[in-house]
Amino acid sequence: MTTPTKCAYCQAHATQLCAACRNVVYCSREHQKEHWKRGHKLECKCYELASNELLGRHLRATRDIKMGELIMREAPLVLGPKVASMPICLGCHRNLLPPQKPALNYYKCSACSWPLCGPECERSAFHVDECRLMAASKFQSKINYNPGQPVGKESAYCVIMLLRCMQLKESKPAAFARLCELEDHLKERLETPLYQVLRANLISFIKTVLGLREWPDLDILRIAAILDTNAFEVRQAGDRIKVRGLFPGGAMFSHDCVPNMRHRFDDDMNIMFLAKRPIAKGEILSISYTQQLRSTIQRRLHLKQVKCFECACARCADPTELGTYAGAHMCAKCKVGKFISMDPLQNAANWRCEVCNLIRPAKEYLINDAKIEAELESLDKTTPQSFEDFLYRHRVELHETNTHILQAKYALTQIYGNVKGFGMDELSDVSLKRKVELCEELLEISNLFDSGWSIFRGNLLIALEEATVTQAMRLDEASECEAKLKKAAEILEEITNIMKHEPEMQQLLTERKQILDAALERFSNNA
Ligand SMILES: C[S@@+](CC[C@H](N)C(=O)[O-])C[C@H]1O[C@@H](n2cnc3c(N)ncnc32)[C@H](O)[C@@H]1O
Repeated sequence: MTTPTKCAYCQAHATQLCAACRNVVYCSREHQKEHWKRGHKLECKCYELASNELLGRHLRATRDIKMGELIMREAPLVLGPKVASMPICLGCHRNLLPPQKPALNYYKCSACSWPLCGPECERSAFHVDECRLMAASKFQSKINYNPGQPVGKESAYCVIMLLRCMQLKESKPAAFARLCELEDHLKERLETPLYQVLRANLISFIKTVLGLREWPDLDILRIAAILDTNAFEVRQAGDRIKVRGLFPGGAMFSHDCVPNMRHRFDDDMNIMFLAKRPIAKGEILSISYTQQLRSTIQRRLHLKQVKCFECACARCADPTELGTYAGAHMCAKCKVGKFISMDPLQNAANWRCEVCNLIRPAKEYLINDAKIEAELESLDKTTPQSFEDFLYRHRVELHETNTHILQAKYALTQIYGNVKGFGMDELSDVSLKRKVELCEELLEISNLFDSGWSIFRGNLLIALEEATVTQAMRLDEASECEAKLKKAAEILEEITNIMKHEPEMQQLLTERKQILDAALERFSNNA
């Protein structure tokens, strides 16, 4: 497409390109602002909606997109608790803290008894409609704080998000219409045990207890299915928020096991999609709906279960998993061959040793793999020893880049230098070297499945930078010290780029910069 030469607002000769869509030019900043107000904000995008048989609707880049660019920011259409949630405030969505003495229980809404932070959250726009409905039907929440008991997830929250969606039909019909346009996979979901339970319990609660008898069962279940297919988990660690959000624009991004975007949430719980790597015009824009560190069979089973589709992306289709061998075990017979699926796009396909051709059923592989996963999950996360022992125990059985090995190694990069008894200054030179080597090894392998400005890479670089500066400060040889500090400065620059849209990381980065500058200054004074 040739660049236009006339101001989109006044038609005078113009050269200032709209930086976001690059489809229009302006003669002045004022005309750009006016054009924005008169409707350009609705069309100023670097993507377009497309559709094909495999993905259904999806979004495609309409121009080249730079690494780190913000592609979309969207406010939630609906926000609410997860299906099973820790006790949260239905007004501001923060996890509830244990009550302050002399109170023995959470603050309870004066009308419906759902726990809230306090009286001010009773008036929250999120809560008022559901509160009115529950109070009118005389339903009172039974969620209480039990002193001495561990605080667990409450399944009663499963009704709230559903109700908030249903109430849109009257309160915001246009928003409800947008919600109804989303994909549901209702047919497949109705056959699952979860939806049979929903049908038996949730529907009768909504219709009989809350009195919404006019709603057909299938319409309610369809909303549950729309949420399960499209909702994002909204997290704000610092703010104790972990809820579910529906973003109809963002829901159009398809999945890829090597995605070209990542997403995060801003302080107002808007979702932001960022380019993880340079994206060419025409490329399909993708995020990951699952955990990228997992193996193909794990990812595909998870996607099938929660999103009802069989992923056939390039990573899933490759028996070597793009050279990561993340699912590979070592052959139990010859001990040297990698044991991989004979057809990764068929979860039930047999597994075969690449060297001695031993063939075993997928079921046997999966049972064994699940045991190792359970073992990994049960490890003591407060000490490196349990993870080092795990790596040693499975050194023969698992391929060196098997997902369980990668997960254990990643845990070690975060444990060394950060837990009691293994703080950065307490680490022996050997442990410090181990931390650096693990980070470097994982960074290299992550290039195959999570390259560019990914959070995984950012976290590894943070661990590596800190360890590198610590190593530098222990060195006697000036030139070696200088080389390490320069390497740390390069790493910090990359982290700064990766994390530029992560406000909660900025303080840490400022501190790291101060420490590095002080180390460099000390070095130049001593040199
Ligand atoms: C959040 S929606 C995305 C929008 C959806 N394609 C639509 O038309 O509404 C998720 C659904 O999109 C489809 N989808 C997304 N990524 C896919 C992929 N890589 N392969 C196959 N289907 C995919 C699946 O049906 C999935 O359940």
